[in-house]
Amino acid sequence: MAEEKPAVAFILGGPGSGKGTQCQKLVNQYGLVHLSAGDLLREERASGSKDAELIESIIREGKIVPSEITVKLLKNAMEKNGWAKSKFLIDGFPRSQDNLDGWNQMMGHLINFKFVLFLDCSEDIMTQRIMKRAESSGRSDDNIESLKKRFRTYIESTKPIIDFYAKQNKVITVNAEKSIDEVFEKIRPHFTDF
Ligand SMILES: Nc1ncnc2c1ncn2[C@@H]1O[C@H](COP(=O)(O)OP(=O)(O)O)[C@@H](O)[C@H]1O
Ligand SMILES: Nc1ccn([C@@H]2O[C@H](COP(=O)(O)OP(=O)(O)O)[C@@H](O)[C@H]2O)c(=O)n1
Repeated sequence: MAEEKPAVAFILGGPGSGKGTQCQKLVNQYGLVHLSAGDLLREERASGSKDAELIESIIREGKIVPSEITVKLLKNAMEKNGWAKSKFLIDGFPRSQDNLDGWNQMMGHLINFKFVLFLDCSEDIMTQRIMKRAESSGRSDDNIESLKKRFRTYIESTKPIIDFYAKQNKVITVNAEKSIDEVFEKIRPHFTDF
C-alpha cells in the first residue's frame, strides 16, 4: 500500500501576531489539527522530563529549543492524531535554520508541505497584545524583558526562514493588525481546499 502523507502548513509570525488565535478558528471551521510547537514544549516542560529544565531556561530567554527535541514532539503529536488521516497546522515552527534542518532531515520526505502562512504585525501592536495576554497567561516569558529577547530572536532567526520560503513563492502574507475576524476572512480562502 502506498504510504499517505499528511498535509502540513506552517503558521509563522512574531510573538503575539495571533497565530494561536487564527489556528483555533481554522480548527473550528475546517477540522484541521493545530499543533503549537510552543504548547508542545510547555507540556514537555511540565511533564518533568529530562529536558524540562533546559526547555524552561530557553523559553525564558526567548531562545529556540534544539530541533531534536521539538521535531520529535511534533512527530509524536502527528502520529497521535492519526498521521495522514489529519491535516496539520504547525504553529510557531520552523523558527530557525536549526528547526528547518531538523525538520527536513526527519520529516521532509514524509509529509505533504503546502505553504507558510505569515501573520505580519508591527512590534508595537504585538507588544500591546502580549502585555495584555500577560495579565492572565501565566507564561514565564510574557513579561517585557523576555518579550524583547523574543523579538530579537524573531528578527534574527525566524524572519530569514520566512524569507527563504518567500523566495520559493511558498508564503501567504496576511496583515495581522486588523481585528480577529478581519484577519480570519483573509486567511480562510487559502484553506478551503487545503
Ligand atoms: N487580530 C487581533 N486583534 C486583537 N487582539 C488579538 C488579535 N489576534 C490575537 N489577539 C490577542 O493577542 C494575544 C496574542 O494572540 P495569540 O493568538 O496568542 O498570538 P501568538 O500565538 O502569535 O503568540 C491574545 O491575547 C489574543 O487574544
Ligand atoms: N519552534 C519553537 C517554538 C517555540 N519555542 C519556544 O517557545 C516560546 C514560545 O513560543 P510560542 O510559539 O508558544 O509563543 P509566541 O512567542 O509566538 O507568543 C518561544 O519564545 C521559544 O522559546 C521554541 O523554542 N521553538
